[in-house]
Amino acid sequence: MTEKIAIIGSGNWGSAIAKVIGVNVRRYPELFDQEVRMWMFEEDYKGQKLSQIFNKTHENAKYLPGITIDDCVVAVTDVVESIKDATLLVFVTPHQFLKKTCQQIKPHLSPRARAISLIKGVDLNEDGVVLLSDIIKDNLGIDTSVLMGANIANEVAKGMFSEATIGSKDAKNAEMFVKVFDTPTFKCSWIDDVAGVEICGAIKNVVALAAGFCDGMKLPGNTKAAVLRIGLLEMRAFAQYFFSGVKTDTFFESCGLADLFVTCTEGRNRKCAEAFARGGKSFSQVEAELLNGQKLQGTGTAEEVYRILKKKKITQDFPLLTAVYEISFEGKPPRYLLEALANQKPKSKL
Ligand SMILES: NC(=O)C1=CN([C@@H]2O[C@H](COP(=O)(O)OP(=O)(O)OC[C@H]3O[C@@H](n4cnc5c(N)ncnc54)[C@H](O)[C@@H]3O)[C@@H](O)[C@H]2O)C=CC1
Ligand SMILES: O=C(CO)COP(=O)(O)O
Repeated sequence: MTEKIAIIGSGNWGSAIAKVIGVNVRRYPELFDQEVRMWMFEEDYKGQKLSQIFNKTHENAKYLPGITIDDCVVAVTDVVESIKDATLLVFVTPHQFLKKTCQQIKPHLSPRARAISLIKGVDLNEDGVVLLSDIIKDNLGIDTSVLMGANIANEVAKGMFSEATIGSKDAKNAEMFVKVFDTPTFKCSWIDDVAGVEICGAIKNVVALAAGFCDGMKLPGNTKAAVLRIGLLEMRAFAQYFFSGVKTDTFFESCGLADLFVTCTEGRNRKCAEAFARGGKSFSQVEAELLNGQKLQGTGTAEEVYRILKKKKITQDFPLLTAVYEISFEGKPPRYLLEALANQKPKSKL
């Protein structure tokens, strides 16, 4: 029996990963159903429906222009229709739309369904931090893996060599997802540290805001390098404070150091934070002006991270993550980042 893949989300990364999936669906016809449905949140684009343009041209004209995706991928605007008979669900919506999507599809799942989350973010409950993969797992009652890595969508879509880390507790599902994603130019490895992989993907977006502040202030390379190093330590400290069993080695996979580096040099969070630090505009203004409908994930994560650090009374152990929140939302000037880092206590080594 073949596996049927559904892609839930079709933004910049959703469309790029659809390109990768299209390659492997054609490569393994004995393994995969030859139609992949991709849920597309319908929008008008230059007077036409985005989904109609996609199904005619096989290009996401708004979120990934210039890239042709295999015609096995079909845009479907009804989320329930998009997962019909699907056994492998690839979640790639921005974080803010995840819970509603889970509620909508829950009654319609195939009994064979398993999921993987490509979404970079975290959630909170009364006790602490909640993984987005756990939101999917608990709401839908299905095994859920994660895929994170140094994956600027446009570069992956162009077939530029990239790596990714799959985090999964289930070896069989992990091996299946490697088949779904691994290509000669998109190398996927898997480890069982799901929380470590996912927290890397979420928190590096907050560090990238700090890197963007450095660029906005025209600070030199040494300072930005210090921000990356301290940021990596805080990513690890955060993951290990909230989740048991998170391994230090995970931070040297693509999901860790590599994603931190690329997001701090090329990502949207960095770019918007640079514009914010130049002054005069809020993050929502900058996002609307620079991203053409794409969504920043780091600012929401910064707020969530700060709320939980404050609740647990441990902000002093996370000076960088705390300063990013205070600069972004409490009116502290970007230069406060340097003050916060200069006052930090020496930390344990990686
Ligand atoms: N773009 C990238 O290079 C990468 C992104 N990611 C992660 O992938 C996740 C998805 O991001 P992207 O694909 O880049 O999205 P995006 O930011 O490019 O696009 C936003 C998406 O949200 C949809 N949308 C807008 N309003 C909506 C609503 N009310 N309900 C549902 N959907 C709505 C839009 O149609 C669009 O598909 C994020 O968590 C991001 O951090 C991960 C790796 C790389
Ligand atoms: O996650 C990413 C690269 O791996 C993309 O980061 P941005 O959302 O900052 O563009």
